[in-house]
Amino acid sequence: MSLKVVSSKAAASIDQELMGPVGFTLQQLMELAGLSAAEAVLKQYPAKTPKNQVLVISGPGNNGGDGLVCARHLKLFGYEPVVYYPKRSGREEFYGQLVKQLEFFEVPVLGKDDGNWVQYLKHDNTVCVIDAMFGFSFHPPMRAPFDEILSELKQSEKKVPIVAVDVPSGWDVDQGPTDSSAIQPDTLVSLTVPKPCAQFLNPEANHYVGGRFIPKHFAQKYGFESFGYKSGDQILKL
Ligand SMILES: NC(=O)C1=CN([C@@H]2O[C@H](COP(=O)(O)OP(=O)(O)OC[C@H]3O[C@@H](n4cnc5c(N)ncnc54)[C@H](O)[C@@H]3O)[C@@H](O)[C@H]2O)[C@@H](O)CC1
Ligand SMILES: [K+]
Repeated sequence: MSLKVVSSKAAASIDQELMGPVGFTLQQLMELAGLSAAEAVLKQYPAKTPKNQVLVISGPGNNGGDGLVCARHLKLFGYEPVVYYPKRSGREEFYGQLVKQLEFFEVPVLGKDDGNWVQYLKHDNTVCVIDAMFGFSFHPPMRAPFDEILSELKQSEKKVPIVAVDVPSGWDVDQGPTDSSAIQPDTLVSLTVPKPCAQFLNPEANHYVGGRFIPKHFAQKYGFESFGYKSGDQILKL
């Protein structure tokens, strides 16, 4: 069966319509997106004490926000998340609140000067790393400091599985990986509907759809059928 996908342009229109005329707030959608990513981790990489650490790398936009929310849910699910957030969003009021919530949950949030973040890729206790750097608004080429972060992830991807939120960071949203230095996620959690780059995922990789927040008629308007989520699940393995 062929994969249902929408282009980066259509994904941005869906986003604008949901948060415009439909009346959702970004906070609502991001909460469900982050919860979906955490649920995929729970399914795919169950925590087994002491192996329960997850490194979450958050970028400067909304994909990064999904990562911040995901970390909070992971903590509630019994993991020990650590967030690396090297470039904060300009929307400090909103993102500052997400960081404050993480502090409340005693989740460490490392900033750009914390060169130590790499150690979490090397810990035996690390179950996986969440790539919440860039989503559907990314345009190559990658700028600093994310180029170096991706090169670290690439070096460790065989040892520490990468869970990409919505789009594997560095990939062209519509064309997929641009060269052999691109990361290869072990798991992709596509939000709302996969983007075309998902077709280039390694066939052995796990692919989930999450972000269960649209009715059937809205999906059809954008040219795809709703996904068959089971019961109250926030994710569906494709
Ligand atoms: N409707 C949806 O499906 C929802 C989507 N959400 C998330 O929002 C994401 C899209 O968020 P945004 O539009 O904020 O965009 P992104 O988070 O994809 O990235 C935007 C940021 O990346 C920077 N950037 C772009 N290209 C770069 C490059 N080459 N090098 C370095 N930095 C670069 C931009 O300056 C901007 O700060 C989705 O992929 C998804 O993860 C959810 O948060 C909420 C609901
Ligand atoms: K990502």
